[in-house]
Amino acid sequence: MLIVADENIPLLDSFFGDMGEIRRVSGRHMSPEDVRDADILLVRSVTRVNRELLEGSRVRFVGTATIGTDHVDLQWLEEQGIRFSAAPGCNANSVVEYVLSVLSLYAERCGLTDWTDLSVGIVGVGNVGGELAAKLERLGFNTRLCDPPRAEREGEQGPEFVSLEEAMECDVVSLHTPLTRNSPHATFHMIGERELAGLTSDQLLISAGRGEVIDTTVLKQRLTSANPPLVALDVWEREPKIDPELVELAWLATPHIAGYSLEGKVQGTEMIYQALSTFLGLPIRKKAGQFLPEPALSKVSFTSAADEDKAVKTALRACYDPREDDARLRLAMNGSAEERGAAFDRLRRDYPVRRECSSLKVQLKGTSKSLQDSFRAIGFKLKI
Ligand SMILES: NC(=O)c1ccc[n+]([C@@H]2O[C@H](COP(=O)([O-])OP(=O)(O)OC[C@H]3O[C@@H](n4cnc5c(N)ncnc54)[C@H](O)[C@@H]3O)[C@@H](O)[C@H]2O)c1
Ligand SMILES: O=C(O)[C@H](O)[C@H](O)COP(=O)(O)O
Repeated sequence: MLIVADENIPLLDSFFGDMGEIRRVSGRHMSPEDVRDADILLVRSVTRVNRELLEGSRVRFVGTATIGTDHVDLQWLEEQGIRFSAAPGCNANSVVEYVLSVLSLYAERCGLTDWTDLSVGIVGVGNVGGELAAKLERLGFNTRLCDPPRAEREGEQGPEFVSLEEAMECDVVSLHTPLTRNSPHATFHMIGERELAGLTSDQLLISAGRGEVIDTTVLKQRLTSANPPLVALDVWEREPKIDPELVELAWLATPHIAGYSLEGKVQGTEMIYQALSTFLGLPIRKKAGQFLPEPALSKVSFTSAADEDKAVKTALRACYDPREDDARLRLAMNGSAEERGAAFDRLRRDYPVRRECSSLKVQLKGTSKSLQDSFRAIGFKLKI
């Protein structure tokens, strides 16, 4: 059996080595020739999986080690009887930690001593947005949830949902919808002229779903007009050839790495391994946890002298500080569009190992119950 896989999927040999031969190819440049004699195709978000790629091939199963599926022509695969599996939720916690870290920086920029004074509008309340809402609510933030498809489906049974307009009144608006074009609540350019005109310089817009959810031509105009909001952009239109002027205008600019914790990536591989094993009728013997190494930073300690707000932010940013990714992306925005695109992909391919908060033991000596609760809410392991 031949498995053709994006070379950037971690632990290919550990998970799939005993299932067949593995051919590693560049996900961005995968061609019909690369997959013609393959039985199984494993991809990430940078490969367009459609008729052009697969027609005439032997492929029977496609797995994407990602949450998003907008790079896959699901209807065509179904028509061809090709089984498909994604990795829903695999890196949701990684994205949530990205957002929390961005919030901590924004609160500091606003001069707030208590970051929970910020209200947060969450647009798209699925795996990522739902986990974000749960953590923020446990931390004591006020949130507004916007998810029309869920509101319609769940009615009275679901949580309280607001309109996009109401969500966009919050101090911070965080976008976590999939990219859709043809559904009743299509998200392509959902954040356009009207939505951006309503934002003010007292607000922050975070985009960590898909770049095309914001009309970034309009965003650039908004960011160069009066009273512009701040924006933290992790996802971009036309990746990898993103617009360097927009990078310049963004407060925080990162190369689509919000979901790039090691845990998130390895869980993505584990989920497509499980789906493929089930498809092939093989037992599921391997677990992501067995492949996670010791973290480089394993313990931090705070005493009763610690400032509570600062302690949480220090631990959070010890795990992940988006300013490092921001600096790397800005440095990469030189040269031609081709060179910038290659640099964007390189930043993602050579991404440093980033561990989630659950890998860090936090020792608290004589600190308050509320501080302990805050650390627990984020997902740190506590040692009291
Ligand atoms: N930046 C990154 O690294 C990164 C990592 C993971 C996922 N993502 C992106 O984030 C998206 C969301 O991930 P998820 O796991 O939460 O997906 P999900 O499918 O679990 O949740 C998406 C939610 O968005 C809602 N939604 C759909 N259309 C909407 C609309 N018009 N307005 C408001 N809500 C709408 C859906 O009802 C659903 O509840 C993914 O599809 C992927 O594109 C990005
Ligand atoms: O959809 C997802 O899971 C994320 O956007 C994911 O982090 C994308 O990463 P990529 O597949 O491009 O490496």
